[in-house]
Amino acid sequence: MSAPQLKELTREEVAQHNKGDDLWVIIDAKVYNVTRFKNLHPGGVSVLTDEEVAGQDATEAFFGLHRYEVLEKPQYKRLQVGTIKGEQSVIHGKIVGETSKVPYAEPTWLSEGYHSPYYTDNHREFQKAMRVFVDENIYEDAQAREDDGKRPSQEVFDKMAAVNLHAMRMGPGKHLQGLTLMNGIVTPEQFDYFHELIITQEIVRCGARGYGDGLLGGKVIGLPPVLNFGTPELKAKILPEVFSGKKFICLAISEAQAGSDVMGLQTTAVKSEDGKEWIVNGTKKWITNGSFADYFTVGCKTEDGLTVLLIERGPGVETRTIKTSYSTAAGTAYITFDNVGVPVGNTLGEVGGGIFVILSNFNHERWVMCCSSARSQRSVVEECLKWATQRKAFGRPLISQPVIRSKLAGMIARTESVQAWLENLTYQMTHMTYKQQANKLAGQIAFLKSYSTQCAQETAKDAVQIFGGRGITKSGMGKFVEHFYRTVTFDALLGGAEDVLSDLGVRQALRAMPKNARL
Ligand code: HEM
Repeated sequence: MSAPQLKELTREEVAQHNKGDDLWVIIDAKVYNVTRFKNLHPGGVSVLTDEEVAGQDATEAFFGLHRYEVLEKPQYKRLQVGTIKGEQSVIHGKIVGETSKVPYAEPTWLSEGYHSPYYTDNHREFQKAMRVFVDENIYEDAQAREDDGKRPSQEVFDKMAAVNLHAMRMGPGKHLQGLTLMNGIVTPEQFDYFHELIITQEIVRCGARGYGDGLLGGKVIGLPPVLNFGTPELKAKILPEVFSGKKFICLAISEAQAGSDVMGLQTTAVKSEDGKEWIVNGTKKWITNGSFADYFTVGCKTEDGLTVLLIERGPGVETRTIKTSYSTAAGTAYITFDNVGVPVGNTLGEVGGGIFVILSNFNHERWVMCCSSARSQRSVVEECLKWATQRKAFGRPLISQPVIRSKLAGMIARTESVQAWLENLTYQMTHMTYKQQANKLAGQIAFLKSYSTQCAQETAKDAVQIFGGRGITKSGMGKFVEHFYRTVTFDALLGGAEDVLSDLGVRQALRAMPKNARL
């Protein structure tokens, strides 16, 4: 059926349609016929038949109560019957690839009139392409899967594979050699940690924390041990499968009995009599992507200490989804290994050297989480700035209240400080080997991770206060704030709890204290 022809109407003409059985409203120079819809309206009939709304311009009332996306839903879009003669709509929804003009909604380097020493023209071109990619291919799936709890669609994984995003999310390195990255915008040699930061921060803009982890967060932490410690044969088999988005891998360390305390792990691996296999028994808990993973990078107790093995899904491996406070789109799992035979060739690193394999992963993982936390805080700043300027209370916009401005000031300062520190650290990373990073940056990254999640939690609390009841309501105006508040603790826990990380930072600093430093 073709779309009905929109009429050009005057405000006087619209004003004639002001009765329950003939009811029109104007929203942003568009005219909607809500006569039949009024009985289905979730906000009730009376608000639509109110004399200040019926036949009138209800733009301000509408945007005080609804997100723009309501008007974009097909069932509501078709209520539009006309436009106001000589007037233009000025309010718009999400535009693919657009950078926001709301102050602080973008980092300085993406804001008009500002400068940055860190980003090259290539980073800028890459960011543009990445934003379009996410807006076109990921955003909608993220919203839908975050709601229905299913893992991200295979179609999204395939599209990411087509531009080699799965490989790029592992950071710069040899694994990128020979690949065409983002349709050739960046060469494998050019690709650095700022490109990776851009990838993480663009994906985070979807505002779907569980889905974000479902989008192969497990691979970001589960694959590095294979990349760095796997045999050439193992890599030749696994990497193409994972980079093509056809197979999934996760990191399985924590257990019900042992979380951060990795030396307390109870999953065992014992050599078979012929010495060709490990026989693995035990359980793992809170394993991101575990529900749908094909491969598991597993910390096991062996005779000589801790050993990391790559286990393929097969007989004896069972996974069960755990419901957490974010979406099951993340595929968080409880896993049982029951007499699982694992070829000895799947040993990652030295037998008994597992702690080194696990620890070598942490810096990158925590840095990725800082990228993510910084960007999600920024999205909350944007939501709060928009809400505080459009919402009226006591006859004035919320923003006219000093207490609201004070909360916003804190949020903005925290967001900017996290991003600035992150960019400095990222710059250091681009100039250091992985080993130098472990030596020089483990403490700094630990501090930043701890600092950024403390900032995020503070911002979540303030944002809910600004949004009021809507900040704890899963749909409507405050839905992203509610989501942020509900899921912010994931960042604070995963990859190391705040106090543990802060302490690690201080201990690292003490190691570098000169012996002759005296007051
Ligand atoms: C084309 C016109 C309209 C459509 C399609 C529409 C649609 C909706 C929808 C889908 C909701 C559920 C909440 C959400 O998803 O945001 C809602 C809630 C509501 N609507 Fe409308 N609406 C329209 C116009 C209006 C107007 C002009 C008013 C006037 C004041 C109004 C007042 C309300 C109220 C009070 C709520 C409840 C808000 C809440 O629970 O916080 N609506 N509307």
